[in-house]
Amino acid sequence: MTEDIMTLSDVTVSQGDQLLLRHVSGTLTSGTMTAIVGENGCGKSTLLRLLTGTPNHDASVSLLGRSLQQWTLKDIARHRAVMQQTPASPFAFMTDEILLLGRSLYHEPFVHRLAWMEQVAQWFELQPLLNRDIQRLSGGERQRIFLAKAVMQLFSENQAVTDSPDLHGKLLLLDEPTSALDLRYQRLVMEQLGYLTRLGLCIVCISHDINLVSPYCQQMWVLGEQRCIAQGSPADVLTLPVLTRCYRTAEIELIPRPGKPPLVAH
Ligand SMILES: Nc1ncnc2c1ncn2[C@@H]1O[C@H](COP(=O)(O)OP(=O)(O)OP(=O)(O)O)[C@@H](O)[C@H]1O
Repeated sequence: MTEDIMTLSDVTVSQGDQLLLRHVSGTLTSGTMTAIVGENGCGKSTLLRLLTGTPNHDASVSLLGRSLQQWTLKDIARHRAVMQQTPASPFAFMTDEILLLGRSLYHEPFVHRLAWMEQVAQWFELQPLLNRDIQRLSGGERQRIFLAKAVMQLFSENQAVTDSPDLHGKLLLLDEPTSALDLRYQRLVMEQLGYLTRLGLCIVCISHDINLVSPYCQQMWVLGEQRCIAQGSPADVLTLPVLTRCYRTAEIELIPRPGKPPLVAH
């Protein structure tokens, strides 16, 4: 069963007198991953921030059929989780404490939280990172912990702990979640995110690594010129006219891959 999780209707974003994004529309549905790509400074993080509902509840964005203006932040947080670009902790928290912060919204027994932590740690192979000082982890290790913290937030209160929880009606917003990861963990994270979409989760993932994300996403939104210049399946969007316009270079080549969207080379 596919349901609309978030809808954008002609979204325009300005900062002071600078226009950052104009006329972006689209729908994000359950059980899908949407990749947002585009050159530096084209407005990807700006768009993601708008989807979080935190800067100013925007009337042109609706969550589960209701304008964000009609939601409280606490209720929004029960349906969507966010991982910002280069997350960091200003305090010397232990990794377990960071992960359990993902459950701080909910009233539930502590053992229940621990059980979710074990489940999420297993999905993202975090066991060797548990009970460690977050400030003493490498950049990639830290990135995996903060991704897992965001996932921890998505399970409903008192939902039974299982390796296949129902994630319909939930939204995960990710700003470059694999930027610090090595080849093995890039693949592991994308595989697990793909698994979570099959459980019903709706994911939005900003990435500069088109070749990594394109096999896992059902939709791709290409930003450029302060607007969305293409939206569709990776196969539809990854064309030379779209990519040369987006990245303002003709030095791009598309290499066919059997059973996958084409490889983008430059
Ligand atoms: N607080 C702000 N005030 C004014 N301009 C801003 C502000 N935040 C971002 N911008 C500008 O908005 C534009 C879009 O920024 P944004 O961070 O959304 O880009 P991005 O596509 O995520 O870039 P990158 O790929 O480099 O992360 C940039 O030109 C940036 O300089």
